[in-house]
Amino acid sequence: MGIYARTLTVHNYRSYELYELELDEGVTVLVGPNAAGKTNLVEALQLLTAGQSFRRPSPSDLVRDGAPGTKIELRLEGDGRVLDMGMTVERGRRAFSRNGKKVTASGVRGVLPSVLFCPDHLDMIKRSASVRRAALDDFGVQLNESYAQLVGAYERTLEQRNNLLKDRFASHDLLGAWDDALITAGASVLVHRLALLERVRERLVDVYARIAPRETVDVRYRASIGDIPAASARDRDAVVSCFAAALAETREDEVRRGLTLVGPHRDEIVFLVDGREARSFASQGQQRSLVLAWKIAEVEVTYDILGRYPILLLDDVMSELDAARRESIMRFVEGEIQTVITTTNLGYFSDGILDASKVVGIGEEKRA
Ligand SMILES: Nc1ncnc2c1ncn2[C@@H]1O[C@H](COP(=O)(O)OP(=O)(O)OP(=O)(O)O)[C@@H](O)[C@H]1O
Repeated sequence: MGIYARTLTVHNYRSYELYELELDEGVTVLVGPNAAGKTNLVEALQLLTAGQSFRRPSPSDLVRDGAPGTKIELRLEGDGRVLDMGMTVERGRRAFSRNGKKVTASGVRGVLPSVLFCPDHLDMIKRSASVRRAALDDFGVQLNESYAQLVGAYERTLEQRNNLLKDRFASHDLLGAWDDALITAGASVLVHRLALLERVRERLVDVYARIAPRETVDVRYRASIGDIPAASARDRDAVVSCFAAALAETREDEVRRGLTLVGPHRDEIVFLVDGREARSFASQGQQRSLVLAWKIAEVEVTYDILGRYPILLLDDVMSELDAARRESIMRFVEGEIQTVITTTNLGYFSDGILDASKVVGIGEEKRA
């Protein structure tokens, strides 16, 4: 089954003084009342698999109130190997380790990739484009370290160029050099994003058809530098020329507004249900189906690219889904995908699922 998460241990982490969680190779259900600490455990699993948390906490947020620091560890097993991923926060600084050796976040990221689905993701469709871009980029970063480097390089270049544009006393002659840097970094991000989105799109269309057979779904990338013909999407030189032309056209506007107005940071990812933009037309149920299908597509694309499944982290999503959708997600995880699901209510699960899962009560000691 490849690598899977075996044991999570947390010390002075969020609501926990010391806790050890043994995970099943298949499905582990964490059940407990509100504020029991279920999401805290999911977050620890995400930190030690994706190298970041969906809550985007500051390091000190992770430290249990009143404690000097925190330490979380995840033992991975499989393929005849044992790997220990760790993270500490001491004096407000976060540090990662792999088999006891200090590494950066990229040293733990993607060793066992993870796909997280939580209630916040249900408004991925409605909220601003930055949420959709981040969803795609966060996924790309886990699959490929160079994706992270490209996005990081683009963001740094963008920040410097914006600083120059904002500075009323700076000579804008310097902009030319930043234009070149922005185009180089931005074109690389675009080519990678478009390739990844195309892979997710293919899976998404297929998965959505299984969830809602009478509807069709699609996703398009709307680049702020103008339309990139599908045939040129993988052609970096073609993207570079589009970007250069768009920057030249917006130059005056950019100088006036003190802001870079075109590039991957301004692009839109548009979801369509039955040919109409989901953001304005999709019902709540359709939006949920879309996000669910997107997450499942991420799981499948991970397998296509890396040849192994990620761990699937489903935080409190059952209560947000109707019975049919709950069933479709459970049918999907019944296979060989290691899954951790949190819930306040075991009633959302069929007896068959519960029999095949490891059920762990969280926060029971507090209730006793
Ligand atoms: N740094 C910290 N120190 C102490 N307690 C913390 C810290 N960070 C979070 N908590 C506590 O953890 C609890 C929340 O835990 P969590 O979000 O995991 O709950 P949950 O079981 O997922 O609940 P729900 O079912 O409501 O989503 C809160 O009571 C919060 O105050």
